[in-house]
Amino acid sequence: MQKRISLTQYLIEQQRVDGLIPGQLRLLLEVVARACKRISQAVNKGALGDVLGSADSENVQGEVQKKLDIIANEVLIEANEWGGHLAAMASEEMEGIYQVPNRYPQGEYLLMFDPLDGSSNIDVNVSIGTIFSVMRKPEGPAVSEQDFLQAGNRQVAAGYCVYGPQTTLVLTVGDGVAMFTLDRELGSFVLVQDRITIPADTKEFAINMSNMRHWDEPVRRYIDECLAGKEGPRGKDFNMRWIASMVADVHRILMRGGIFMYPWDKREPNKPGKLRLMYEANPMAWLVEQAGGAATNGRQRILDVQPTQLHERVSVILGSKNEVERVTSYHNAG
Ligand SMILES: O=P(O)(O)OC[C@H]1O[C@](O)(COP(=O)(O)O)[C@@H](O)[C@@H]1O
Ligand SMILES: [Mg+2]
Ligand SMILES: [Mg+2]
Repeated sequence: MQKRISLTQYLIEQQRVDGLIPGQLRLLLEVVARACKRISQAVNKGALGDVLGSADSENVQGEVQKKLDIIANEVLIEANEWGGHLAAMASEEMEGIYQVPNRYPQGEYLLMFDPLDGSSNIDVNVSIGTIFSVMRKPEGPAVSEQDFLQAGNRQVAAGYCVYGPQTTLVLTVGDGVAMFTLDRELGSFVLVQDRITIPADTKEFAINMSNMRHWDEPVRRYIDECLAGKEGPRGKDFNMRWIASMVADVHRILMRGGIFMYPWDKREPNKPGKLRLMYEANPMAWLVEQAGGAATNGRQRILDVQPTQLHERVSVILGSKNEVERVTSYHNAG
């Protein structure tokens, strides 16, 4: 019989055999995975669990919260606050940081998450997910919001869990990307693929085409060239996909390549983009780079962007390396 490796075993190997992660980080990641299992259960219940629909509230970004946004946020906080691994957490759904209460032991890590990515897909039974990122708290006595404002290249772990036909957790601790599928009978995540690699070339792009008239010139040029197909400058036909859950679009790219773009556009010119740097772009950028792909904001590597605020937005171009480099060169040419 084929030997199956659970997430726990994989993390123990990373800690013990390869010395890649400290014990505290391993335990933290196990807690995050456990929280994802619970969110997966809630997602699965759907209408039977009273988890669908809106919650009659708005988050700090002015977006209407879904019930599941709030449930997922609470599950992640409750699971993580007492474990002793964390100093504080920050979430897309909370205005400020959440400090681990004094009654619990204080740890040295900071956890950031988008508890439920793809909220618009919850009620229509399309893949959604949880995205997370871990950094070390800088030296100093009390934890503050400032501690979170570190560039993505300081991440020590990043991943996501996609709740689709299967519940799948994808993780990096800086040694490649590993993928685990939830075995509901065993109740554990089982390793299904290690060292995921994204092909450097692709014939598939993902962008919300309804925003075309608002795009900047370099993005328009790139997509025009893709749309021109075999007869155009690229000399090949392209396919398009847009799930509207970043987590599901990025998962597809990790599995078979492609380019994902949510660029700056003219609808809200003062915002650098729609997606959030700390909860969406940074963890996905690191996963993609660890799988041999690239991730930029059109001009620079996303992981080198120095955040100035917790809920900072960023323009995102990520996926197959040669395509991302092409779009980035179009930006830098202008
Ligand atoms: O509806 P649009 O403008 O195409 O935006 C889709 C994008 O918005 C997001 O849903 C934002 O995430 P949230 O659901 O966490 O707010 C991304 O996952 C997705 O890529
Ligand atoms: Mg999101
Ligand atoms: Mg969200």
